[in-house]
Amino acid sequence: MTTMNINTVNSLPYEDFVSVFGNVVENYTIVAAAVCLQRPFNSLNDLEAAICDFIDALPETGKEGILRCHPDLAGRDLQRGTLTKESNEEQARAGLDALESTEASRMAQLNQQYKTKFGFPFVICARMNDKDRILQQLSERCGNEVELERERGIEEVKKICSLRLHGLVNTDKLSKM
Ligand SMILES: NC(=O)N[C@H]1NC(=O)NC1=O
Repeated sequence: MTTMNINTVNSLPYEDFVSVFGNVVENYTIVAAAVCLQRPFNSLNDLEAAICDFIDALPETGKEGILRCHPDLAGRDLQRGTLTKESNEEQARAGLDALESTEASRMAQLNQQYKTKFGFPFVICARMNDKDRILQQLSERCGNEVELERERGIEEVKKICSLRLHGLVNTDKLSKM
């Protein structure tokens, strides 16, 4: 999809806004549906801030719910080809679709350990990390307390969201579209 400028974002019918931005937070369309009536936004930063404010205002159960909408990294959905387009690109870019068998089993084992301990999946912005760093972070973060991991996971959700938003909206002031 080509990128659009903020004026186009502001003039989309709400159904189109929800369909364009419905996956900036993985599998969590509600966030786009919730912020669309806050338009017009002055800039992409304002749209991003509205999304972050919505997430921050959620109770702990809602934040954990957002984390549970994320697929495991190098998990079942990747193997079955059922990831969202965005997640598929992010995981492939970090090299998670081409793990050695020892890396794949270590990832699966640590993902399971993390989920058993916290009740939600390990979330990290794959585009800002490579597979080695992801494995290292996963192993390290398994040792944290649940409150910290809830926060860390949500910080990563916001990074993923920011990169996805920048893929959709052109921040060049001269852009006509
Ligand atoms: N589990 C997890 O972190 N998944 C996410 N990370 C990312 O960059 N894309 C995702 O789908």
